Amino acid sequence: MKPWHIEICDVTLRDGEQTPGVSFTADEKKDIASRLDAIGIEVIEAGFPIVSAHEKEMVRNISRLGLSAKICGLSRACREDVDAALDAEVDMIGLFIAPSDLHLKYKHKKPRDVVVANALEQLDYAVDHGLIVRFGAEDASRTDPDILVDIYRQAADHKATYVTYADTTGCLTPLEVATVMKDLVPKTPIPIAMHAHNDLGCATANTLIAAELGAYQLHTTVNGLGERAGNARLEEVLVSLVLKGGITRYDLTEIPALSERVQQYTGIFMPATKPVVGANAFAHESGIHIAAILENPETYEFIPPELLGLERRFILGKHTGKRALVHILTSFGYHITDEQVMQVLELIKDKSEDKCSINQRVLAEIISQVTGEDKINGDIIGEDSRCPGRHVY
Ligand SMILES: CC(=O)SCCNC(=O)CCNC(=O)[C@H](O)C(C)(C)COP(=O)(O)OP(=O)(O)OC[C@H]1O[C@@H](n2cnc3c(N)ncnc32)[C@H](O)[C@@H]1OP(=O)(O)O
Ligand SMILES: O=C(O)CCC(=O)C(=O)O
Repeated sequence: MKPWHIEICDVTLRDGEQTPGVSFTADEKKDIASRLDAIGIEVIEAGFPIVSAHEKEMVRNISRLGLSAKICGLSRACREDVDAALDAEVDMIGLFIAPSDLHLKYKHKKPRDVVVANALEQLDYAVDHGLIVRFGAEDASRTDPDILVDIYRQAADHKATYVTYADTTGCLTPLEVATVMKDLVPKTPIPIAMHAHNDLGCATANTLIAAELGAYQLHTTVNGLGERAGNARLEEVLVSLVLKGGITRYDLTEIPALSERVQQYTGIFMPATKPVVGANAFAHESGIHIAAILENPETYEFIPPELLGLERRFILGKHTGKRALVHILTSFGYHITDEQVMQVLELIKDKSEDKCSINQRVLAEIISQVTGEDKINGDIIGEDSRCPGRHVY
């Protein structure tokens, strides 16, 4: 398969920071940028320099880190915003306008041609000052595609390097994205960036379908941070690019620590069932699953945990089966009779149904009750650091 032709622009430090209540310190921004760079992310949107003097300085600090990634700053179509981005020493800017009728009427409060003409002037200014420009259409998903093509072509004529298709309100489904990308990609002379929001829970899917249909720059955030329901999730997009898009250049083993750091920095913690970085993403309790996984993990795992530098974990509980239990007991050096296994299993199920977590102490007590032995061998069982109160095997 030919690998998809894409790059990632991660916007955690800009749209991700627009998550209500979130603000990164300079050190946190630097840490996140460095970790994104270690993954191999091509473009890091480090912030929106006009927001404050401190924000501009933090973006400049990242520009000066000497990372391999290009550093981008967001900019309205205003001279002062472009100047702030220049002061922040970025490589590129995302210069945006909102060409939908709704935004023209209630936000820009000017006719489309006036807004576009002004934005093209700022584009010329930015290009003349050596910036790579991504010319963005905010609310593109509610803008007539013919109007978008016209604006994108003008931007290309004025030496923009990319144009952005932003589903600002997250109103699209994957089929709608497919329809619009099939229309826009062949008519647009420069690469399209896809910026998807997650209001319908479709941001990752919309980003992937756009990529498959020719969008080049994919916008993501770590843990899906971002305005309202957030943006397309970096971790989900990257795993999909590897497993579906044939792309091998990203180091996915950096993702768990990055996700963890961002959870600490933001106070926004991932649910256990969150794909890729949730505590359950590589955990199994069901007996039928573990019995098959012990033969071949592919039976019940599409994503190999090793891809993320992680290990699969087994949980003991109501859904444990005999083969899983024997596997766990054997790994501790226990060799008990079939009858004893069945007794241990029954007690595990009873306790679990009483909502008791089957931790090391509980398991040792059960085994001791059944076998008369008074302690479990070794110290292999540990508390699940990603799911306090639960024990993994
Ligand atoms: C879809 C997105 O995510 S867009 C990015 C959203 N991010 C942010 O808003 C970042 C945080 N924002 C801020 O710190 C502030 O809003 C600032 C510094 C950007 C601007 O602050 P202020 O000058 O106080 O303006 P305020 O926020 O009240 O209003 C926004 C102004 O930007 C204008 N504007 C919005 N988008 C654009 C654009 N693409 N090009 C030009 N002007 C724009 C609005 O029309 C409005 O203009 P007005 O002041 O003449 O009415
Ligand atoms: O144009 C861009 O690069 C960003 C747009 C954006 O953040 C949005 O529309 O949600």
